[in-house]
Amino acid sequence: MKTFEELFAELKAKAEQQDPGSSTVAALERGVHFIGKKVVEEAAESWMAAEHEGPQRAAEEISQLLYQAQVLMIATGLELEDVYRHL
Ligand SMILES: N=c1c2ncn([C@@H]3O[C@H](COP(=O)(O)OP(=O)(O)OP(=O)(O)O)[C@@H](O)[C@H]3O)c2ncn1[C@@H]1O[C@H](COP(=O)(O)O)[C@@H](O)[C@H]1O
Repeated sequence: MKTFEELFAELKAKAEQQDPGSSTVAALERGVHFIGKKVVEEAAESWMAAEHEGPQRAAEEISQLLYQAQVLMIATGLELEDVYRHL
């Protein structure tokens, strides 16, 4: 199990090191348009799971949504603080 902050630090490190086996690095290479579509896809899947598939499936889809949101943040050059200050 990892926290939101731990995942962000892990993804940033993989991006900085250009980890060749990382799906995050591959997504970053494809760019903001590709990642943005993933955010929308996972948001829709989270909604559908919450409405029709139950809490456990919703938790799985929401974890993917949080992951894709973090990849979009890294692609945009944002830090956690840049987002947190709007919460
Ligand atoms: N949490 C995630 C995570 N969630 C989703 N994904 C990626 O996003 C893809 C999901 O895209 P798809 O829409 O194709 O998903 P799907 O297979 O259709 O699944 P569903 O959405 O239908 O359930 C997966 O294939 C993964 O590549 C993730 N990739 C990585 N992580 C975390 O990020 C860390 C670093 O990963 P790497 O960069 O791959 O080393 C990992 O240790 C994980 O903790």
